[in-house]
Amino acid sequence: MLMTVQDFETAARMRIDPVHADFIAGGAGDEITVRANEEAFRRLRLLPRVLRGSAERALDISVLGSRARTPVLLSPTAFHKLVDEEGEAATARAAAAAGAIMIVSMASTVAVEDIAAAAREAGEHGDPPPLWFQLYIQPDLGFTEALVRRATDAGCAALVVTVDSPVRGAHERDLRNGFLDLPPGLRCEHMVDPREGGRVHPIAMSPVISWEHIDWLRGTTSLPILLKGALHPEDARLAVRHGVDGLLLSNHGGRQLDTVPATVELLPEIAAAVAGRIPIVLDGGVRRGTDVVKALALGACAVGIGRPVMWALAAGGEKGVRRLLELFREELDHALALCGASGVRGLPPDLVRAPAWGPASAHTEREGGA
Ligand SMILES: Cc1cc2nc3c(=O)[nH]c(=O)nc-3n(C[C@H](O)[C@H](O)[C@H](O)COP(=O)(O)O)c2cc1C
Ligand SMILES: O=C(O)C(=O)c1ccccc1
Repeated sequence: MLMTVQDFETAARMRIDPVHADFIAGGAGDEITVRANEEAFRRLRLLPRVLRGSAERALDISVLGSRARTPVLLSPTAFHKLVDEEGEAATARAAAAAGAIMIVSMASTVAVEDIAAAAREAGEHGDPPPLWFQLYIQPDLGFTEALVRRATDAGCAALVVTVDSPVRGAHERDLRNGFLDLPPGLRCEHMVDPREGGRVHPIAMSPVISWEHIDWLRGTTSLPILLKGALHPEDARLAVRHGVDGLLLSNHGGRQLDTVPATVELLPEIAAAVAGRIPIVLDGGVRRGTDVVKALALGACAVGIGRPVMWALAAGGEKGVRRLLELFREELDHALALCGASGVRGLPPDLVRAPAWGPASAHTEREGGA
């Protein structure tokens, strides 16, 4: 029975190439940050309220003009066809059916136009939430601009610009496994260059990208722009100053710079820095309904999930991702009820207790498996 996110991972591992399982689960360096993300959620404690008398809980959200029936969105993940024949089209149908926002990866193996068509076809309750598009700004600005236009024309409602990748993270599992590129027959559909008769470019992760590029992008699109991967509170303030509309507080699931803090640990500081001026979405280590409650109470308006989507897609295709999103919905609703909350909006920070730092807490907070 697929009852927890952990069950999906176990089921996925039985079905896919171990090299691909390593690509999904792995991270940079010693994977300290990969583990830290989940451990930080485990260390936080919920302090529920009682006798609040609420029959139902509202799980819907509205963020940067996009409405969704759940605050759990699908963070951008590359290469869905590695684990499922239909790839991102299957994921998009499941997301649309659940009323969840899906962030299409620039490195997807299905083109954004086809992903959008799949989402429209599956939106059961009227219009499904719109897709967002994740972008690595390419030094070739002409190509980047054409891609932004393409995503916009396909109906994407926001751009998520990943800024934590001036160079690619060193994924040691992939290096050892010799997993360096997509297998033959699969390609990044968005890197096909119409100007060059369909040549497929590699995705450039470039250290030359700067705030000037964000200013340039701000000037070329009227779509909301979210910055994905800014971690320093000073960069959060700079983002606001540069006209960025939202933050996706993310350490790339521990796949870029290893040993950066867990995102949920940074959340209070980032929330203080932006002071409500722009919304914050958080991803990294979200595995339980209680994790969602913690992130929302500490100042996020939504959370993203990365690896769980890949595991669910590998374990059961479109149905698997549907079941995963249902599971998050059930767990979130249950946790909110037990917290005495009537919905996902306006959860107060005093719902969360952080353990005190220092040697005493290191002693008492040691947990099994951590
Ligand atoms: C297999 C895989 C592929 C990813 N591909 C991308 C990508 O193309 N672009 C991007 O900005 N982030 C990418 N990410 C990072 C995710 O968007 C997200 O930040 C991270 O997975 C969240 O952590 P979680 O996996 O613990 O939920 C990828 C992550 C994984 C696991
Ligand atoms: O693996 C990743 O985390 C990632 O972001 C990515 C980006 C481009 C291609 C493949 C993976």
